[in-house]
Amino acid sequence: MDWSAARHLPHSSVAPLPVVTPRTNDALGATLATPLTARLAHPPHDTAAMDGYAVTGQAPWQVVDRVMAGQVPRGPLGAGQAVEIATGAMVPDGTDSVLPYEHATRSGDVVKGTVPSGRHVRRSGEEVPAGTELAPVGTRVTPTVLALAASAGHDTIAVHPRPRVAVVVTGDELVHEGIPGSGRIRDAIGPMMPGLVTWMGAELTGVDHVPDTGDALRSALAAEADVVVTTGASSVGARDQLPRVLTELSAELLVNGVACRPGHPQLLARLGDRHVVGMPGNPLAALVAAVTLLDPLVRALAARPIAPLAEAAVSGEVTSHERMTRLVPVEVEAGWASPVGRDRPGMIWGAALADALAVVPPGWDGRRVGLLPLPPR
Ligand SMILES: Nc1nc2c(c(=O)[nH]1)N[C@H]1C(S)=C(S)[C@@H](COP(=O)(O)OP(=O)(O)OC[C@H]3O[C@@H](n4cnc5c(N)ncnc54)[C@H](O)[C@@H]3O)O[C@H]1N2
Ligand code: MOO
Repeated sequence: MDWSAARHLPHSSVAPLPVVTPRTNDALGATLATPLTARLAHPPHDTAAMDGYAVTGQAPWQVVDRVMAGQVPRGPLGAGQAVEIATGAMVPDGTDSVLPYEHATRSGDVVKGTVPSGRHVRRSGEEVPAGTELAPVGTRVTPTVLALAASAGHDTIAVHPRPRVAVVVTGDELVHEGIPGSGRIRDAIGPMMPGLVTWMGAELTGVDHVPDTGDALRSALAAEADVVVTTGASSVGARDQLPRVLTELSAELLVNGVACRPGHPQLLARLGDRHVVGMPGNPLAALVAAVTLLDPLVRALAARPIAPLAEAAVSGEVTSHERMTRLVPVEVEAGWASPVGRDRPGMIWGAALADALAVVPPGWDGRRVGLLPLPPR
Protein backbone atom coordinates (compact mmCIF):
# COMPACT_ATOMS: atom_id res chain seq x y z
CA MET A 1 0.00 0.00 0.00
CA ASP A 2 1.12 3.55 -0.76
CA TRP A 3 2.72 5.21 2.30
CA SER A 4 0.34 8.17 2.49
CA ALA A 5 -2.70 5.88 2.04
CA ALA A 6 -1.44 3.66 4.87
CA ARG A 7 -0.92 6.67 7.14
CA HIS A 8 -4.46 7.93 6.48
CA LEU A 9 -6.18 4.55 6.68
CA PRO A 10 -6.85 4.45 10.46
CA HIS A 11 -8.96 7.61 10.17
CA SER A 12 -11.28 6.06 7.61
CA SER A 13 -11.39 2.52 9.05
CA VAL A 14 -11.07 2.73 12.84
CA ALA A 15 -13.80 4.06 15.15
CA PRO A 16 -12.91 6.07 18.28
CA LEU A 17 -12.92 4.22 21.60
CA PRO A 18 -16.28 4.38 23.43
CA VAL A 19 -16.91 7.43 25.60
CA VAL A 20 -16.12 7.15 29.33
CA THR A 21 -16.66 9.66 32.16
CA PRO A 22 -13.65 9.58 34.49
CA ARG A 23 -13.15 12.00 37.37
CA THR A 24 -11.89 15.24 35.87
CA ASN A 25 -8.44 14.90 37.42
CA ASP A 26 -8.01 11.45 35.83
CA ALA A 27 -8.84 12.61 32.28
CA LEU A 28 -5.41 14.01 31.37
CA GLY A 29 -4.51 13.17 27.77
CA ALA A 30 -8.03 12.06 26.80
CA THR A 31 -10.19 13.83 24.18
CA LEU A 32 -13.40 15.74 24.95
CA ALA A 33 -16.44 13.80 23.68
CA THR A 34 -18.91 16.58 24.53
CA PRO A 35 -18.28 20.33 24.50
CA LEU A 36 -16.95 21.68 27.80
CA THR A 37 -19.42 24.23 29.14
CA ALA A 38 -19.29 26.52 32.16
CA ARG A 39 -21.51 25.07 34.92
CA LEU A 40 -21.07 28.34 36.79
CA ALA A 41 -20.27 31.96 36.04
CA HIS A 42 -16.71 33.19 36.41
CA PRO A 43 -16.17 34.94 38.71
CA PRO A 44 -19.06 33.23 40.48
CA HIS A 45 -19.81 36.40 42.53
CA ASP A 46 -18.71 40.05 42.53
CA THR A 47 -15.15 39.94 43.88
CA ALA A 48 -12.35 42.29 44.83
CA ALA A 49 -9.45 42.39 42.35
CA MET A 50 -7.14 44.10 44.87
CA ASP A 51 -6.41 43.94 48.58
CA GLY A 52 -7.87 47.11 50.17
CA TYR A 53 -11.32 48.51 50.94
CA ALA A 54 -14.64 47.95 49.20
CA VAL A 55 -16.27 51.38 49.21
CA THR A 56 -19.39 53.15 48.08
CA GLY A 57 -20.41 56.81 48.05
CA GLN A 58 -18.04 59.71 48.79
CA ALA A 59 -14.85 59.61 50.91
CA PRO A 60 -14.20 59.54 53.81
CA TRP A 61 -15.63 56.08 54.51
CA GLN A 62 -16.43 54.42 57.81
CA VAL A 63 -14.87 50.93 57.99
CA VAL A 64 -17.71 48.68 59.19
CA ASP A 65 -16.39 45.15 58.56
CA ARG A 66 -13.64 42.94 57.16
CA VAL A 67 -14.13 40.20 54.52
CA MET A 68 -11.34 37.74 53.81
CA ALA A 69 -11.24 35.20 50.91
CA GLY A 70 -13.94 32.56 51.30
CA GLN A 71 -16.05 34.68 53.71
CA VAL A 72 -19.51 36.03 52.96
CA PRO A 73 -20.16 39.75 53.72
CA ARG A 74 -22.58 40.26 56.61
CA GLY A 75 -24.72 42.80 54.76
CA PRO A 76 -24.85 45.38 51.99
CA LEU A 77 -22.64 48.46 51.91
CA GLY A 78 -24.32 51.84 52.44
CA ALA A 79 -23.09 55.23 51.15
CA GLY A 80 -20.02 56.39 53.07
CA GLN A 81 -19.18 52.86 54.28
CA ALA A 82 -16.19 50.63 53.60
CA VAL A 83 -15.22 47.03 54.35
CA GLU A 84 -11.64 45.91 54.43
CA ILE A 85 -11.31 43.22 51.77
CA ALA A 86 -8.90 40.62 50.34
CA THR A 87 -8.29 39.94 46.64
CA GLY A 88 -10.78 37.28 45.50
CA ALA A 89 -13.16 37.88 48.42
CA MET A 90 -16.83 38.49 47.79
CA VAL A 91 -17.63 42.23 47.92
CA PRO A 92 -20.81 43.33 49.73
CA ASP A 93 -23.86 44.22 47.63
CA GLY A 94 -23.77 47.91 46.86
CA THR A 95 -19.96 48.04 46.44
CA ASP A 96 -18.94 50.65 43.88
CA SER A 97 -15.17 50.14 43.77
CA VAL A 98 -12.19 48.78 45.67
CA LEU A 99 -9.63 51.24 47.03
CA PRO A 100 -6.23 49.49 47.14
CA TYR A 101 -4.23 49.74 50.40
CA GLU A 102 -1.55 51.68 48.49
CA HIS A 103 -4.03 54.52 47.79
CA ALA A 104 -5.70 54.49 51.20
CA THR A 105 -5.02 56.47 54.36
CA ARG A 106 -6.60 55.02 57.44
CA SER A 107 -6.96 56.48 60.88
CA GLY A 108 -8.97 54.46 63.35
CA ASP A 109 -12.12 53.28 61.58
CA VAL A 110 -12.05 56.00 58.93
CA VAL A 111 -10.39 55.54 55.53
CA LYS A 112 -9.71 58.14 52.85
CA GLY A 113 -8.43 58.06 49.27
CA THR A 114 -9.54 58.34 45.66
CA VAL A 115 -10.61 55.58 43.29
CA PRO A 116 -12.58 55.87 40.06
CA SER A 117 -16.09 54.44 40.15
CA GLY A 118 -16.20 50.71 39.30
CA ARG A 119 -12.42 50.12 39.70
CA HIS A 120 -10.99 46.81 40.94
CA VAL A 121 -14.32 45.00 41.20
CA ARG A 122 -14.72 41.88 39.05
CA ARG A 123 -18.44 41.49 38.43
CA SER A 124 -20.11 38.05 38.53
CA GLY A 125 -19.97 36.40 35.08
CA GLU A 126 -17.85 39.22 33.66
CA GLU A 127 -15.24 36.78 32.34
CA VAL A 128 -17.48 33.77 31.63
CA PRO A 129 -21.29 33.80 31.83
CA ALA A 130 -22.74 30.46 33.05
CA GLY A 131 -23.50 28.10 30.14
CA THR A 132 -20.70 29.41 27.89
CA GLU A 133 -19.03 26.78 25.65
CA LEU A 134 -15.40 26.75 26.76
CA ALA A 135 -13.88 24.08 24.50
CA PRO A 136 -15.29 22.07 21.58
CA VAL A 137 -15.58 18.30 21.10
CA GLY A 138 -12.21 16.89 20.04
CA THR A 139 -10.11 19.05 22.36
CA ARG A 140 -7.20 17.19 23.91
CA VAL A 141 -7.36 17.34 27.70
CA THR A 142 -4.11 19.12 28.53
CA PRO A 143 -3.15 20.27 32.05
CA THR A 144 -4.71 23.67 31.33
CA VAL A 145 -7.93 22.11 30.00
CA LEU A 146 -8.11 20.16 33.30
CA ALA A 147 -7.76 23.46 35.17
CA LEU A 148 -10.52 24.97 33.03
CA ALA A 149 -12.86 21.99 33.55
CA ALA A 150 -12.34 22.07 37.31
CA SER A 151 -12.89 25.83 37.55
CA ALA A 152 -16.05 25.44 35.47
CA GLY A 153 -17.44 23.04 38.09
CA HIS A 154 -16.95 19.63 36.43
CA ASP A 155 -16.25 16.67 38.74
CA THR A 156 -16.32 14.24 35.80
CA ILE A 157 -15.99 14.80 32.07
CA ALA A 158 -17.06 12.76 29.04
CA VAL A 159 -14.02 11.76 26.99
CA HIS A 160 -12.61 9.29 24.53
CA PRO A 161 -9.87 7.74 26.70
CA ARG A 162 -6.21 7.47 25.84
CA PRO A 163 -5.77 4.17 23.98
CA ARG A 164 -3.95 1.49 26.00
CA VAL A 165 -0.96 0.10 24.11
CA ALA A 166 0.84 -3.16 24.92
CA VAL A 167 4.28 -3.70 23.35
CA VAL A 168 5.44 -7.21 22.48
CA VAL A 169 9.11 -7.54 21.54
CA THR A 170 10.06 -10.76 19.74
CA GLY A 171 13.52 -12.00 18.85
CA ASP A 172 15.42 -14.94 20.35
CA GLU A 173 18.65 -13.09 19.56
CA LEU A 174 17.84 -10.18 21.88
CA VAL A 175 19.47 -9.47 25.22
CA HIS A 176 18.53 -6.66 27.57
CA GLU A 177 21.73 -5.90 29.41
CA GLY A 178 25.48 -6.08 29.07
CA ILE A 179 27.56 -6.88 26.00
CA PRO A 180 25.80 -9.57 23.94
CA GLY A 181 27.53 -12.88 23.22
CA SER A 182 27.95 -14.42 19.73
CA GLY A 183 24.87 -14.24 17.57
CA ARG A 184 23.05 -12.04 20.08
CA ILE A 185 22.28 -8.30 19.97
CA ARG A 186 20.92 -5.74 22.41
CA ASP A 187 17.20 -4.96 22.21
CA ALA A 188 16.92 -1.39 20.88
CA ILE A 189 13.17 -1.24 20.27
CA GLY A 190 11.96 -2.23 23.77
CA PRO A 191 13.68 0.82 25.32
CA MET A 192 12.37 3.13 22.57
CA MET A 193 8.69 2.25 22.84
CA PRO A 194 7.55 3.55 26.27
CA GLY A 195 8.59 7.13 25.51
CA LEU A 196 7.27 6.93 21.97
CA VAL A 197 3.89 5.55 23.05
CA THR A 198 3.47 8.18 25.76
CA TRP A 199 4.57 10.97 23.39
CA MET A 200 1.87 9.82 20.95
CA GLY A 201 -0.73 10.31 23.67
CA ALA A 202 -1.41 6.66 24.48
CA GLU A 203 -1.06 4.77 27.76
CA LEU A 204 1.57 2.04 27.85
CA THR A 205 0.34 -1.12 29.61
CA GLY A 206 3.72 -2.86 29.44
CA VAL A 207 6.61 -4.14 27.33
CA ASP A 208 6.75 -7.95 27.07
CA HIS A 209 9.63 -9.94 25.63
CA VAL A 210 8.48 -13.17 24.04
CA PRO A 211 10.30 -16.04 22.34
CA ASP A 212 9.99 -16.61 18.57
CA THR A 213 7.25 -19.23 18.74
CA GLY A 214 3.71 -19.08 17.43
CA ASP A 215 2.27 -20.01 20.83
CA ALA A 216 4.16 -17.26 22.65
CA LEU A 217 3.11 -14.68 20.08
CA ARG A 218 -0.51 -15.87 20.14
CA SER A 219 -0.79 -15.49 23.90
CA ALA A 220 1.01 -12.13 23.81
CA LEU A 221 -1.57 -10.87 21.29
CA ALA A 222 -4.27 -11.50 23.90
CA ALA A 223 -2.86 -8.67 26.06
CA GLU A 224 -5.42 -6.52 27.86
CA ALA A 225 -5.08 -3.43 25.63
CA ASP A 226 -6.68 -1.51 22.77
CA VAL A 227 -3.56 -1.88 20.63
CA VAL A 228 -0.90 -4.60 20.66
CA VAL A 229 2.33 -3.52 18.98
CA THR A 230 4.67 -6.32 18.00
CA THR A 231 8.27 -5.87 16.91
CA GLY A 232 10.15 -8.29 14.67
CA ALA A 233 8.67 -11.50 13.25
CA SER A 234 6.94 -9.49 10.49
CA SER A 235 8.87 -10.69 7.44
CA VAL A 236 8.96 -13.99 5.55
CA GLY A 237 11.65 -15.86 7.51
CA ALA A 238 11.14 -19.29 9.06
CA ARG A 239 10.69 -17.75 12.52
CA ASP A 240 8.68 -14.71 11.38
CA GLN A 241 5.45 -15.88 12.99
CA LEU A 242 3.23 -12.81 12.94
CA PRO A 243 1.54 -13.12 9.51
CA ARG A 244 0.79 -16.82 10.11
CA VAL A 245 -0.53 -16.27 13.65
CA LEU A 246 -2.78 -13.42 12.50
CA THR A 247 -4.19 -15.65 9.74
CA GLU A 248 -4.86 -18.44 12.25
CA LEU A 249 -6.68 -15.97 14.49
CA SER A 250 -8.79 -14.80 11.51
CA ALA A 251 -7.55 -11.23 12.01
CA GLU A 252 -8.65 -8.69 9.41
CA LEU A 253 -5.56 -7.25 7.72
CA LEU A 254 -6.11 -3.54 7.08
CA VAL A 255 -2.54 -2.84 5.94
CA ASN A 256 -0.15 -5.59 4.88
CA GLY A 257 3.11 -4.03 3.75
CA VAL A 258 3.74 -0.35 3.01
CA ALA A 259 5.63 0.99 -0.01
CA CYS A 260 8.26 2.77 2.02
CA ARG A 261 11.97 2.52 2.83
CA PRO A 262 12.77 1.54 5.47
CA GLY A 263 9.84 -0.16 7.08
CA HIS A 264 8.27 -2.08 4.23
CA PRO A 265 7.10 -5.16 6.23
CA GLN A 266 4.73 -3.31 8.59
CA LEU A 267 1.12 -4.24 9.10
CA LEU A 268 -2.11 -3.18 10.76
CA ALA A 269 -4.77 -5.74 11.65
CA ARG A 270 -8.08 -5.82 13.48
CA LEU A 271 -8.45 -8.61 16.02
CA GLY A 272 -11.90 -8.46 17.65
CA ASP A 273 -12.13 -5.11 19.39
CA ARG A 274 -8.34 -4.66 19.39
CA HIS A 275 -5.82 -3.64 16.77
CA VAL A 276 -2.39 -5.08 16.09
CA VAL A 277 0.46 -3.02 14.65
CA GLY A 278 3.26 -5.25 13.38
CA MET A 279 6.56 -3.39 13.26
CA PRO A 280 9.68 -4.74 11.57
CA GLY A 281 12.63 -5.81 13.70
CA ASN A 282 15.15 -3.40 12.19
CA PRO A 283 15.07 -0.48 14.65
CA LEU A 284 14.79 2.40 12.13
CA ALA A 285 12.16 0.41 10.23
CA ALA A 286 10.28 -0.02 13.53
CA LEU A 287 10.38 3.74 14.16
CA VAL A 288 9.02 4.34 10.66
CA ALA A 289 6.16 1.92 11.33
CA ALA A 290 5.44 3.65 14.64
CA VAL A 291 5.01 7.05 13.01
CA THR A 292 3.30 5.67 9.90
CA LEU A 293 0.69 3.36 11.46
CA LEU A 294 0.77 3.53 15.27
CA ASP A 295 0.55 7.30 15.69
CA PRO A 296 -2.44 7.68 13.29
CA LEU A 297 -4.10 4.64 14.92
CA VAL A 298 -3.72 6.14 18.41
CA ARG A 299 -5.21 9.40 17.13
CA ALA A 300 -8.13 7.64 15.42
CA LEU A 301 -8.93 5.67 18.61
CA ALA A 302 -8.64 8.84 20.69
CA ALA A 303 -10.89 10.78 18.24
CA ARG A 304 -8.11 13.19 17.37
CA PRO A 305 -7.29 14.20 13.78
CA ILE A 306 -4.11 13.18 12.00
CA ALA A 307 -1.41 15.81 12.32
CA PRO A 308 -0.82 17.83 9.15
CA LEU A 309 2.78 17.54 7.93
CA ALA A 310 4.97 20.60 8.32
CA GLU A 311 7.20 21.27 5.31
CA ALA A 312 10.80 22.30 4.83
CA ALA A 313 13.27 22.95 2.05
CA VAL A 314 16.12 20.44 1.86
CA SER A 315 19.78 21.25 2.29
CA GLY A 316 22.07 18.36 1.47
CA GLU A 317 21.82 15.22 -0.59
CA VAL A 318 18.45 13.42 -0.66
CA THR A 319 17.39 11.05 -3.42
CA SER A 320 13.98 9.57 -4.02
CA HIS A 321 13.19 5.94 -4.74
CA GLU A 322 11.39 5.07 -7.97
CA ARG A 323 8.47 3.23 -6.31
CA MET A 324 8.76 3.71 -2.56
CA THR A 325 8.41 6.67 -0.22
CA ARG A 326 11.70 7.21 1.58
CA LEU A 327 11.74 8.32 5.22
CA VAL A 328 14.97 10.11 6.00
CA PRO A 329 16.12 11.28 9.46
CA VAL A 330 16.77 15.03 9.29
CA GLU A 331 17.75 17.90 11.52
CA VAL A 332 15.40 20.85 11.10
CA GLU A 333 16.52 24.40 11.55
CA ALA A 334 15.00 27.67 10.36
CA GLY A 335 12.79 25.94 7.79
CA TRP A 336 15.60 23.79 6.38
CA ALA A 337 15.83 20.00 6.69
CA SER A 338 19.32 18.47 6.56
CA PRO A 339 19.82 14.70 6.42
CA VAL A 340 21.83 13.43 9.38
CA GLY A 341 22.94 10.22 7.62
CA ARG A 342 23.51 6.96 9.54
CA ASP A 343 20.13 5.87 8.34
CA ARG A 344 20.37 2.22 7.31
CA PRO A 345 17.28 0.25 8.45
CA GLY A 346 19.17 -1.53 11.23
CA MET A 347 20.68 1.72 12.60
CA ILE A 348 18.92 3.96 15.07
CA TRP A 349 21.92 6.33 15.30
CA GLY A 350 20.70 8.86 12.71
CA ALA A 351 17.18 8.96 14.16
CA ALA A 352 18.63 9.61 17.61
CA LEU A 353 20.25 12.79 16.26
CA ALA A 354 17.24 13.88 14.19
CA ASP A 355 14.27 16.18 14.75
CA ALA A 356 12.03 14.57 12.15
CA LEU A 357 11.73 12.00 9.40
CA ALA A 358 11.55 13.73 6.02
CA VAL A 359 8.97 12.23 3.68
CA VAL A 360 10.43 11.80 0.19
CA PRO A 361 7.76 10.40 -2.13
CA PRO A 362 8.52 8.50 -5.36
CA GLY A 363 9.03 11.01 -8.19
CA TRP A 364 9.92 13.75 -5.70
CA ASP A 365 10.53 17.13 -7.40
CA GLY A 366 13.65 17.78 -5.28
CA ARG A 367 12.26 20.83 -3.54
CA ARG A 368 10.26 20.69 -0.29
CA VAL A 369 9.64 17.66 1.93
CA GLY A 370 6.95 16.85 4.49
CA LEU A 371 8.20 16.35 8.05
CA LEU A 372 7.07 13.70 10.52
CA PRO A 373 8.22 15.04 13.89
CA LEU A 374 10.14 12.83 16.31
CA PRO A 375 10.00 13.32 20.10
CA PRO A 376 11.81 16.59 20.89
CA ARG A 377 15.53 16.31 21.62
N1 LIG B 1 13.45 -12.75 2.21
C1 LIG B 1 13.19 -11.54 2.74
N2 LIG B 1 13.83 -11.17 3.84
C2 LIG B 1 13.59 -9.95 4.37
C3 LIG B 1 12.68 -9.08 3.77
C4 LIG B 1 11.99 -9.52 2.61
O1 LIG B 1 11.17 -8.78 2.03
N3 LIG B 1 12.28 -10.75 2.13
N4 LIG B 1 12.49 -7.84 4.30
C5 LIG B 1 13.58 -7.30 5.06
C6 LIG B 1 13.18 -6.10 5.74
S1 LIG B 1 12.97 -4.74 4.75
C7 LIG B 1 13.06 -6.03 7.08
S2 LIG B 1 12.75 -4.51 7.86
C8 LIG B 1 13.21 -7.18 7.95
C9 LIG B 1 12.04 -7.32 8.90
O2 LIG B 1 12.21 -8.46 9.62
P1 LIG B 1 11.32 -8.90 10.84
O3 LIG B 1 10.31 -7.88 11.17
O4 LIG B 1 10.85 -10.26 10.58
O5 LIG B 1 12.35 -8.84 12.03
P2 LIG B 1 13.46 -9.87 12.44
O6 LIG B 1 13.77 -10.77 11.32
O7 LIG B 1 13.10 -10.41 13.74
O8 LIG B 1 14.66 -8.86 12.63
C10 LIG B 1 15.21 -8.08 11.59
C11 LIG B 1 16.51 -7.46 12.08
O9 LIG B 1 16.27 -6.61 13.17
C12 LIG B 1 16.95 -7.03 14.34
N5 LIG B 1 16.06 -6.80 15.50
C13 LIG B 1 14.90 -7.42 15.72
N6 LIG B 1 14.35 -6.96 16.85
C14 LIG B 1 15.19 -6.05 17.35
C15 LIG B 1 15.19 -5.24 18.51
N7 LIG B 1 14.15 -5.29 19.38
N8 LIG B 1 16.22 -4.42 18.73
C16 LIG B 1 17.27 -4.38 17.84
N9 LIG B 1 17.31 -5.10 16.72
C17 LIG B 1 16.31 -5.95 16.49
C18 LIG B 1 17.21 -8.47 14.12
O10 LIG B 1 18.27 -8.96 14.88
C19 LIG B 1 17.48 -8.51 12.62
O11 LIG B 1 18.79 -8.07 12.38
O12 LIG B 1 13.28 -8.36 7.19
C20 LIG B 1 14.16 -8.28 6.07
N10 LIG B 1 14.26 -9.58 5.51
O1 MOO C 1 11.81 -2.33 5.89
MO1 MOO C 1 13.40 -2.91 6.07
O2 MOO C 1 13.65 -1.61 7.03
O3 MOO C 1 14.02 -1.81 4.77
O4 MOO C 1 15.09 -3.27 6.49
